[in-house]
Amino acid sequence: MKVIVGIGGMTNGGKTTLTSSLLKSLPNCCVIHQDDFFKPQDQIAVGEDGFKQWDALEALDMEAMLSTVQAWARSPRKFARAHGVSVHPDASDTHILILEGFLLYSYKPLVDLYTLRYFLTVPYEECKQRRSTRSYMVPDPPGLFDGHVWPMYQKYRREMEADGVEVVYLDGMKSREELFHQVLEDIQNLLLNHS
Ligand SMILES: Nc1ncnc2c1ncn2[C@@H]1O[C@H](COP(=O)(O)OP(=O)(O)OP(=O)(O)O)[C@@H](O)[C@H]1O
Ligand SMILES: NC(=O)c1ccc[n+]([C@@H]2O[C@H](CO)[C@@H](O)[C@H]2O)c1
Ligand SMILES: [Mg+2]
Repeated sequence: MKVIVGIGGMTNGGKTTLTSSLLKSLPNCCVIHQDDFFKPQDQIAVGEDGFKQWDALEALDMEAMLSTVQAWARSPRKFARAHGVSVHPDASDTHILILEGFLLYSYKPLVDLYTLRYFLTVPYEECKQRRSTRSYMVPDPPGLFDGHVWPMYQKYRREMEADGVEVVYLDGMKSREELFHQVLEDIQNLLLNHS
């Protein structure tokens, strides 16, 4: 069976951390990181807020991300091989794809493709604190978090909820281990129920 798991949610919720633990423990598991689909800096518009609009869906080449997902779906075995993932002989009918990123559920052509949709959140103060310790390819200019990142997070989350997208919320304040075991168990149960 083919399973697509979304590890979505707010910036610095812990998506990449959780994803890398899952990848190590699941058989035939590939990953696609949404952050790999950011457009080049000169194609990012400056908004009315005065900031480059990095946290808008338009900052991402979502068509390219969708094509990558479709390539996996057409031939997960070939995709795994091309990405250096060895196919486990005992689980060769099981193929898992993790999509990881901050706007996974806001692009309509992808939203129905997920088998499981997770959404990591942490409180505003924690998010701002974690973000202040990070260095992105393009460093955050002063005021970006309150002026752009947080308002855009709220906007997309409101839209997702208004659209009735069903997600499983994960409390990003839990320990890395607890989050990992919770999601791993869900996926393992899903695989068992289909075997
Ligand atoms: N469960 C956790 N508890 C405490 N800190 C965590 C937890 N998970 C991740 N972190 C820390 O929080 C920060 C953000 O984690 P991570 O890079 O996984 O988040 P992200 O959601 O992928 O963020 P980004 O928006 O940059 O993609 C890192 O410093 C990481 O070590
Ligand atoms: N990866 C990048 O090119 C990049 C550039 C500028 C900002 N970001 C930030 O990444 C986060 C998602 O992981 C978003 O909140 C962007 O602000 C990424
Ligand atoms: Mg990340």
